Formats: sequence, C-alpha cells, structure tokens
Amino acid sequence: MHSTIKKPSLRWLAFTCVCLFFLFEFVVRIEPSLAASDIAHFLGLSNTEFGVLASLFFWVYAPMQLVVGLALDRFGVRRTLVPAVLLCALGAALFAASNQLALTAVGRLLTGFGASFAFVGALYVVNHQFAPERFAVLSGIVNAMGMLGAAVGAVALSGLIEVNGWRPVFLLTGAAGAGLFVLAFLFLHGVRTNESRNSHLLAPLRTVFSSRRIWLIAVVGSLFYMPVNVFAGLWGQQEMIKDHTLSPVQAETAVSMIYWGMAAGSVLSGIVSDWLGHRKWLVVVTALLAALAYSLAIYGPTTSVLQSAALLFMGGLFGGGQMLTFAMAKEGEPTEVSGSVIAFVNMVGIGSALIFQPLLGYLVDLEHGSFAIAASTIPLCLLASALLALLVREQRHPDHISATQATT
Ligand SMILES: N[C@@H](Cc1c[nH]cn1)C(=O)NCC(=O)O
Repeated sequence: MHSTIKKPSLRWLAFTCVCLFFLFEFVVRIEPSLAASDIAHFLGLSNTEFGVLASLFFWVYAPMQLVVGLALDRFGVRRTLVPAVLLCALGAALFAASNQLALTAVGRLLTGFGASFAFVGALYVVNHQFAPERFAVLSGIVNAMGMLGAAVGAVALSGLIEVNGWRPVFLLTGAAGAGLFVLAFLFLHGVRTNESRNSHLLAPLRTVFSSRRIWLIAVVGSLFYMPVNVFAGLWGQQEMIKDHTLSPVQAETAVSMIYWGMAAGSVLSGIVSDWLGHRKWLVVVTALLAALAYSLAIYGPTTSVLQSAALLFMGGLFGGGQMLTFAMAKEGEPTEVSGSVIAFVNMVGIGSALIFQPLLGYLVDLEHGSFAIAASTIPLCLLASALLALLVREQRHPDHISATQATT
C-alpha cells in the first residue's frame, strides 16, 4: 500500500525544492543558447564546435536517466538529489568562470550530470510522498515549472545578458544554484517506509526491460512528446517563417506558445485525469486533438502571427496529455521500481530527438527546402501515439491504490 510522510508541511517543502530544481535545470540547459555567439567568440569556437560544447549536456543527460532511476530506487531522494543540485550548480559556475575550453566542457558535462536527476527525482518525490490520486496533477505542475523555466527564463536572462554580459549572469545562475542546494539540504527529505528495497541494485532494470507494457507506454510518450522535441526545439521557427511568412521574431513568439500551452496542459490534463481517476482515454483524446491543432498550424493558410500562436498554444495545451504516460507506466508496477520506470519513459521520450531532429532536416533537404513532407511527421507521430495508446492494457498495482480508494 502507498505510504506518505506524516507531516504535510515536509511533503510540500520537498515538492517545492524539486520543482525549483527542475526549473533551475531547464534554465541552465538553455542558457548557452542565449549568448551563443559571445561564448563562441570568447572561446574561439566555430558554430559547430559551440554546438558540440552545448550538446555535452545531453550526452550525459540521456544515458544517465537509467542510472538516476536505479539510484533513486536504491538510495531514495535525499542522498541522490541534494548532491545532484550541488553538482549542477558547480557545473554552471565552472562553465561561466573558466577561460579554458577543457574546463568549460567539464562544467557543461557536470551541469548535465547533476541536471539529469531533476525531472525523474521530482516525479519520484510526487510518487513517494503524496497520495496516488494526486500523481497526475503534481507531476503536471513539475513539468509546467520546466516549461516556464524555458519560456520565462530565456526572456529574463536574455535581457540581463544584454546589459551585463554573459559571464556575470551565468555566475549569478551558479550562485542561485548554490542557494537552491542550501534549501535542498535543509528541506528535502525522503520518506522512511517499510517497503522492501530491491535485493539487487540492477533488479528494477530487469522489470523495466522485460515489460512489453512499459516499452509500449514509453514509445507512446515519445511519439506524443516528439513535436516539443522537434518542432518547438528545432524546426518550428523555420517552418513558420517559410510557410507562413512570419518574421523571425514573430515565428519565435508563435513557437514559444507551445511551451506556454504545455505548461497549462500538463496541469490541466493532470487535474482532469486525477479527478476522473483515468489515464488511457485522456492520452488518446489529447494526442488526437494535438494532431489536429498542429496540422492546422502547419498546413493551414494563415499568415497571421496571432492565429499561428493560438494554434501552437493549443498544440502545446493538448500536448500536456503526454505527462499522463508517466502515471500509466509507474502505476502498473510496484513502488520499489517507480524511479526506474519513470526514468526509462523519460529517456525514451527525450531520446526521440536523436532520431527525429535529423530526420526532419533530411526530409527538408530531400524536398529542396520544403517542409510539406517533413512537417507531416508531427501529426503522424501524434496519430501513431494515439493508436498505440489504445493497445496499452489498463493495470494498477496495489502500491498505487491509496487507503481511501482501497476501502471504497
Ligand atoms: N515530459 C518529459 C519528456 C517525456 C518523455 N515521455 C513523455 N514525455 C520531460 O519534459 N522531461 C524532462 C526532461 O527533459 O528530462
């Protein structure tokens, strides 16, 4: 049966710490892109070399997901997340303070290493310290924090960088991370339960890899998340400029609406899902509605920034339904493997960028610069996600049924 720590105030303090960590992680993740040419010039790098430097973050982040899940399942929240916050902050500070490329690269690797604990760690806290019927809405709030970090952080830091230069601002970010470490040290506590820890460190991976259901849900989540990874993250701005004659600033504004929509949608879909006590059909319906919104945004005849922004906002809003895949996946298994299950779904989800980002570029080149075929992968992935979600078996392990639900 599910257990929660006794004092609600401790639970909410832990939740606040992990939400702030995910927000911080998202800010340091995108920070280099806000001063790309200044950093490249300072370190004497070409654009390609700068791209490699910034991407070091993801080289550690993606494979670390499996380690993060195992570490959480084995050592719990406090012993993993508190050092992770410190390493993430130290990495950001080192990136800013160093004059040498090698040290800057170590800083970026360290940032990615620490950051890799944030999202899964936050969902782990939600899973272990709150009642099961709150999982979807609270994990939606976690996701919204990251999206707001990307949307608001980018604008706020760009302004500061313009006035003060990138190094003082990046150092300030590192200092904010140090402050967050102190908060986490003081207030981020795990729960002591009488749940059995796994007898073998790698045991949760066996459960994850051998479950056809978890693989299926991870692919559903990945296809559902694909527009955020690929359209919002890379190609959207170009598509908007080319096909809808928006200016670069208008296109960036319209595409950033995906993050705002996603922030609202993650929370809303969580509220509706926890209220209905249901996941699967919401995933199917929101994926279909997101497919419709993106199709209209991409293939519709509009040249108005307002209409494009509204349609992309709707795409993000319905896209918030992808967060429910985490609830679906972990609810099928015992709590002692939740960290690994959540981390695996996340790894497959963010890993889809490795396939789809270059694939879209390839298709655009193949069509001599036209997005007509390349962009069709966006609604197609969403449709595939909805269809595959239909195949997911509804399953709820007793660990994810709260005492109140169990007695009704
Ligand atoms: N919402 C996740 C990504 C995802 C994976 N499957 C479905 N969605 C997310 O934002 N993760 C944050 C991260 O970058 O780790």
